[in-house]
Amino acid sequence: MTAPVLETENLVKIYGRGETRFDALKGVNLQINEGESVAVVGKSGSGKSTLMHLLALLDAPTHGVVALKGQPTGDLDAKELNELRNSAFGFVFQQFFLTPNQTVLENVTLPLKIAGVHAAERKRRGMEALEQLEMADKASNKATDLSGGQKQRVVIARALINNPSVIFADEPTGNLDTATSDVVEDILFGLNKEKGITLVVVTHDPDLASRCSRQIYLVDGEIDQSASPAAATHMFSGRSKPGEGDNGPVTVKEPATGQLITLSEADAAELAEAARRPRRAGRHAAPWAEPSTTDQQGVSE
Ligand SMILES: Nc1ncnc2c1ncn2[C@@H]1O[C@H](COP(=O)(O)OP(=O)(O)OP(=O)(O)O)[C@@H](O)[C@H]1O
Repeated sequence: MTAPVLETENLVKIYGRGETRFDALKGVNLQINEGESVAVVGKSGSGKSTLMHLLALLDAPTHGVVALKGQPTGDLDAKELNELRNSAFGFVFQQFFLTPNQTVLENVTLPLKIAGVHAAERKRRGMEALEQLEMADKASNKATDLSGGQKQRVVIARALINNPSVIFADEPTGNLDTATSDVVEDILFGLNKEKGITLVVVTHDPDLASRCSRQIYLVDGEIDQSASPAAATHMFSGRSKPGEGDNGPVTVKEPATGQLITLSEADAAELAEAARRPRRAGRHAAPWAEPSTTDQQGVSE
């Protein structure tokens, strides 16, 4: 049985008040199962980043519930939220959020430092993560002395260091050229497939969205149900719907036509795999990002 790793109930986010009030999320109910890869898509301003920030416990909802592995998070204090985020989540953002004057290894091991892991263990696990991303030879480099693709691999190594249940990726390839985007996507989807890490990806890139096993379409702060297949579990129940589950039918968007079709889980996986190749004409090419000058690290603050 596939268990929900993240669930929301009637999630509402209101920014401002009075005349400046803006209802960014208007009652979002969703479940994301362990091992899924979910794309959050929609027009600019539809609420994608707001939803991701709430799911990642980086911001609190105005109303509603976010539950992680069945546990509602609303009553947790700031310290508990920090610890939970640091241990359960990894973050891969377009802007990298690497600390420029620290080494690659120091950047990668920051979540362990926050968690109070001692230096020798940090180094061991940091080198292990860098080896997975084929970046071990750059461990002593300053984070600024890397190409865009290398920076994003360092960011992924940092996201992996605590063996997260979920990686949140906000436009993870937005600053990369097409070839490098493909490499970074392959790494992320490889982690999803091989380690079962759940992926939640916010993107404007239809090709990246189509590589995910499910797409959630947001329109003006609400899920467009007709275009967003539901997860195969009931809210907070941990049980599969009748006829669904590990081997049951799943509804997916057919990449070529955009039509929703219902397939066996195996066929849906095959379709998702087929959608990956041949690779995609028309993706925008972006220049390498300039080295970040921020000392934000995007991990637990
Ligand atoms: N801190 C804030 N204060 C007021 N309004 C906000 C705030 N953050 C977001 N909003 C508004 O909420 C709406 C949703 O914003 P959000 O960033 O979630 O959209 P998005 O779908 O991620 O957009 P984009 O694709 O352009 O990044 C927008 O209209 C935005 O202006």
